[in-house]
Amino acid sequence: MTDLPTTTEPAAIEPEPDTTGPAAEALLGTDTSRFRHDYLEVRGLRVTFGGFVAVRDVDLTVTQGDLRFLIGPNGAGKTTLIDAITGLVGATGSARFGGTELLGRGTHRIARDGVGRTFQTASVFEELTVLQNLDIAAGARRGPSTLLRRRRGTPEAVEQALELVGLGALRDTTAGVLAHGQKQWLEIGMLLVQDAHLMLLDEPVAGMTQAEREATGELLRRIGSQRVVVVVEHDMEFLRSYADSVTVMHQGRVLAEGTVAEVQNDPAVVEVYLGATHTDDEEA
Ligand SMILES: Nc1ncnc2c1ncn2[C@@H]1O[C@H](COP(=O)(O)OP(=O)(O)OP(=O)(O)O)[C@@H](O)[C@H]1O
Repeated sequence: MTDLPTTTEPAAIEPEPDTTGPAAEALLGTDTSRFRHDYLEVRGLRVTFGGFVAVRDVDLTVTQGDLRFLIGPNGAGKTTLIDAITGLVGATGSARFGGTELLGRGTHRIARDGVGRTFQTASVFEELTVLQNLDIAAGARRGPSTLLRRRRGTPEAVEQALELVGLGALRDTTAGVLAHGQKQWLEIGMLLVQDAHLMLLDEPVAGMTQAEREATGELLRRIGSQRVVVVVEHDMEFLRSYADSVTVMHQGRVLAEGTVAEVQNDPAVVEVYLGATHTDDEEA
């Protein structure tokens, strides 16, 4: 989707996210104490499909400021775990965020509880502009005709998100013509304006150029300092550059957890990756 022709504004790679400007400060804040108690606490989580146990007895604690990467071979249960936390699949056990038990609440209530996720394939509204996508995510209660009309004012949080994810110059561009990386940034922007304080991102840099990966890494680092962020990723170079901590899953279980260096040197992790002939930068 990177090179679709357009007669409107081209979806140039620049500009990129601005993670240090005033928008970042306004949207994310500098006061780490405000949300410092945010954490995700998963205990004994289990997901079964028929007789098959896809996720078993998973315990996971992720706090704000600890950019957590979730890795593991194909089929390890990473996406299913995110699906369970966000209510897309049923699960037993517990997943608590902000003191609220998420399991059994349903996707919409979970979203209202401040939990947002992205998918491996960006799920933006392709026929709407960048700004309209953000407006919808912000929950602007306008009818379709008002929504599609050019408006004078833009909510402050939407402006800030536009600047933070680097899409300000592309605000009136149809999302369908954005480059792949820009769509992922738009999705992240949508989570920001939804005020998601737990963000679960499924392979956010898959298919991105090196420059887009670096921009995304800086964006996640900035967001991760203020929100609870879990990144499912196969790209080991990206992980080494940006992960604060890593959880390794294998066959539905947590196999190892720790710093990048700790998990890289864990014999069980090495064996699983070598045994699965899963090379460093392979993507699913
Ligand atoms: N809806 C479903 N019905 C049956 N089995 C499923 C379903 N969804 C996932 N699975 C199975 O559950 C296991 C875990 O899948 P999941 O997609 O969570 O793995 P993953 O670690 O995210 O893998 P990948 O890195 O390839 O995305 C796999 O064996 C998969 O085939």
